[in-house]
Amino acid sequence: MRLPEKFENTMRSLLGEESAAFFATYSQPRTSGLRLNGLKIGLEEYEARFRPSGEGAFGGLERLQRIPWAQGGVYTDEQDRPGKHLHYYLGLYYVQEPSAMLPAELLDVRPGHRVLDLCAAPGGKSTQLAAKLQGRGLLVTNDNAAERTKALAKNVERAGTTNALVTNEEPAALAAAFGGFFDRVLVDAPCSGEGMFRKDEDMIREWEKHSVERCSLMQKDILREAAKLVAPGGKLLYSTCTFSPAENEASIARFLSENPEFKVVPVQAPAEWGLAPGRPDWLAVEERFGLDEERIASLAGTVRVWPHRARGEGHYAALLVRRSEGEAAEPAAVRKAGEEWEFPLLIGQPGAGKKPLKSSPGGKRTPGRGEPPRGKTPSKSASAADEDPREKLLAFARETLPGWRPEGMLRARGEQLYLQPDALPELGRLNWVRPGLLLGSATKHRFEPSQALAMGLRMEEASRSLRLRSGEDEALKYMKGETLQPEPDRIVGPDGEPAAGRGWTLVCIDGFPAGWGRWDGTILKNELLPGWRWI
Ligand SMILES: C[S@@+](CC[C@H](N)C(=O)[O-])C[C@H]1O[C@@H](n2cnc3c(N)ncnc32)[C@H](O)[C@@H]1O
Repeated sequence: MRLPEKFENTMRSLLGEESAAFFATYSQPRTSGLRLNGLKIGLEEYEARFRPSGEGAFGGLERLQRIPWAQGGVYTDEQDRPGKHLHYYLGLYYVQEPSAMLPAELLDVRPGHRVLDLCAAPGGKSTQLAAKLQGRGLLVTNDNAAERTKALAKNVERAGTTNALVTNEEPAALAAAFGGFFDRVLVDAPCSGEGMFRKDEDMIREWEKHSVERCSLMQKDILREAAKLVAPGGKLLYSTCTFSPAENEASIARFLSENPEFKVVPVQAPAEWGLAPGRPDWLAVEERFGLDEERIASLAGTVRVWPHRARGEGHYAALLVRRSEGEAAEPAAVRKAGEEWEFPLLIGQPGAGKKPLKSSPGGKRTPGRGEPPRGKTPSKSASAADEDPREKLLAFARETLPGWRPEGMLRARGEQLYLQPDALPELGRLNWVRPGLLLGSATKHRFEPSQALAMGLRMEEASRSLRLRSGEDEALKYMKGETLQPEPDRIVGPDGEPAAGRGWTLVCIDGFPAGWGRWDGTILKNELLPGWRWI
């Protein structure tokens, strides 16, 4: 591999004697890995279920090597092709470079947190954060590149995330809308990508285009806005996949000088992980931004992943906390989750003039939180019910998803219905890619469930499911978009016994939802959208 001369010279002067070991890694294979999706399955369960039959996506336990810093993370080999396996399409894991799993682990996300992933596409770290949340709290996942948010939304949906909103915004717009709302903010910044040369040689050409100086200016702008989004007492994790001190320690030094209410939280990691401390001693005088010695020294509490010291590509991570004293704990106008499951319906985008759909006369008690949605309001006229997208969803849910227990607010955008996590502030206009979990479309005559809804369900929640195994031809046929003709007794209910009725049926493979089909008693029409098929 031919490295840029300027890069080589810089690294040689920074690393001194260590540079020989560093450069030697460029003639060694790159590291690769995957991370089991904790929203669906853990590593132990995956191994126990799929290793004996040889149906798993990667080598068996005898050569299984865990990525020490990542829950559910394992190293993969060249011969493993996990991105081609059906389990990848089912969202059971995400294929991710091992070092890239570190930032989300360090951010200390717990269920119920409000989390923002500011530079998120294609969504590797967002799916990891979603797994940490376990469906509780809120994940706002954003990227300013519109094209890249398509993959982001799809990856978040494939992972079965039910509490995420996807935006396509500049950080300043989010800061204006949310203010200091988030308990956790991840800034996985655009960078010169020096740490990825071994993974992707295109990065070398990119490096010449996106200079270190240009990236460092972008990081400055992003971090300035990110600071405003962190709630008092909240944490911010900044990461890059580059080695240059100008994009790492210097970016954080500037951030600390502009935001005295933040400080570095030293990363505590076992020695065997092979992480190395940040290098404040590599900063030029002008890169210290006038910080006192103590603040400069605190940069040693940030971490570097060096490929000659740890088993991963190059990375940098800095964990920061915002002081909590003397500031409001809550942003203004936060809508609290109610005691009751009200299934309120809002029309339009969040913040775009919320207009609750007229409630029906008759004052029927709404089902309690956790209860399934109920029947139509008797006094509602047929035409009003026809127009009410919520009624169409409820009719679908009663028939198809009797075990479904959604939480949140319902939001209509055109024909599309979204489920939005409760805890949202009143927002200004934002460019939403997904203002919540896309449940489906309420068309003129009925409700059509989305792929995202299917991916976030559990098999037992559906009144009808077709349960296939990944080794079966039928499973591949389904994933390729073909019509199936299963034996009628293979269409089963939540208890696994043959199910009555026809219509929307959840197709599951190895116990995990793959998508929808429509069962007419003989044929299962395949409703898997082309973009979700196995190729
Ligand atoms: C390193 S990548 C993110 C990778 C992602 N976190 C993951 O784990 O899959 C950096 C991302 O930042 C985005 N980006 C660049 N400038 C941005 C900005 N001003 N605001 C938000 N995102 C930005 C890029 O489009 C790119 O997708």
